[in-house]
Amino acid sequence: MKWSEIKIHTTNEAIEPISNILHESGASGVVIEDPRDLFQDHVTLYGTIYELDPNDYPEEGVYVKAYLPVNSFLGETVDEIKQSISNLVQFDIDIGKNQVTISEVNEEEWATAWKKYYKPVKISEKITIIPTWEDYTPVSSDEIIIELDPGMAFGTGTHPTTVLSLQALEQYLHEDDIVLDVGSGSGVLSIAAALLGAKKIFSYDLDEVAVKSTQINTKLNKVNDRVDASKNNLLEGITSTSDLIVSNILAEIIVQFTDDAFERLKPGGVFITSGIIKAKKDLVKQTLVESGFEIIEVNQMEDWISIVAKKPE
Ligand SMILES: C[S@@+](CC[C@H](N)C(=O)[O-])C[C@H]1O[C@@H](n2cnc3c(N)ncnc32)[C@H](O)[C@@H]1O
Repeated sequence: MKWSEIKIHTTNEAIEPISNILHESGASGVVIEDPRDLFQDHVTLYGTIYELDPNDYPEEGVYVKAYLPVNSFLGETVDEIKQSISNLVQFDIDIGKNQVTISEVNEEEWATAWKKYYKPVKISEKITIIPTWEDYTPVSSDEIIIELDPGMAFGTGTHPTTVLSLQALEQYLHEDDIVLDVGSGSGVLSIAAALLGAKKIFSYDLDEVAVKSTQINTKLNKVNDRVDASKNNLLEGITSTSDLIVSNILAEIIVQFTDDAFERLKPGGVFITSGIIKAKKDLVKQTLVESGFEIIEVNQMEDWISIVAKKPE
């Protein structure tokens, strides 16, 4: 099969919404080329250093690349992607140069193009994420290993917004907690919650591809008996109460359901929010406080913020 590579020259702030647009358009394997990566050591868990080619990176901003199958709808799909990206300015998202380039690649190039960036990664004290196609031997007996095939849904697990969510889950989740994962994507946070000891996790996503991907990945990690994945718009119509809610979605979306999250938490329950670009930190903090939450922690990785809030006892 022939594949078309779509490359968007944009800003760091726009990576996540553009990745979402690409996934929603049926793209496989989104790749981010951020020139800051050139200044880090790239070592696999097997100790091999792999080289990145500076020619693949822009001098400023980032490239977001994805792969679309070449079929008769390609032209329309690309037009829709361009339109959705331009619409992001309405949400105050800086889309930078917004140069879009299309080129054709063959299947082999496509497979290696995105998989070469995705290696086993140690995310936190306990959690390591490994792609399904890599063999991995745990380093310690209490290491939690999440196996992921992100397929077409968001979430290789290594995006700063996901890493911040995983680190907060590790810190705040208690054995036997009931958890709601709002915007589950590949299911990475639901799997982590199950492996950290949650009794039951209800995962919601608006995108059917993401719901399917959560189901596949929870099965792959043998936690599907505790993760119930379904299609839902945020917490609309959900009536059950929980000990912890985790949501890695954009700030603009989080602020739409802080009241519902407060309602759906038991007293003392924790709301882990992520996917918040630095400039929107105060907006989310303020909205959480207005809904009745206490802010207990704010963490940052690159330009991304995660806010942990608590419903008073
Ligand atoms: C940034 S991804 C996070 C995926 C995964 N939880 C992670 O941390 O890697 C956000 C997810 O939220 C979903 N989403 C966006 N708007 C939503 C809504 N209104 N209701 C439910 N899910 C939504 C998207 O489809 C996407 O899968």
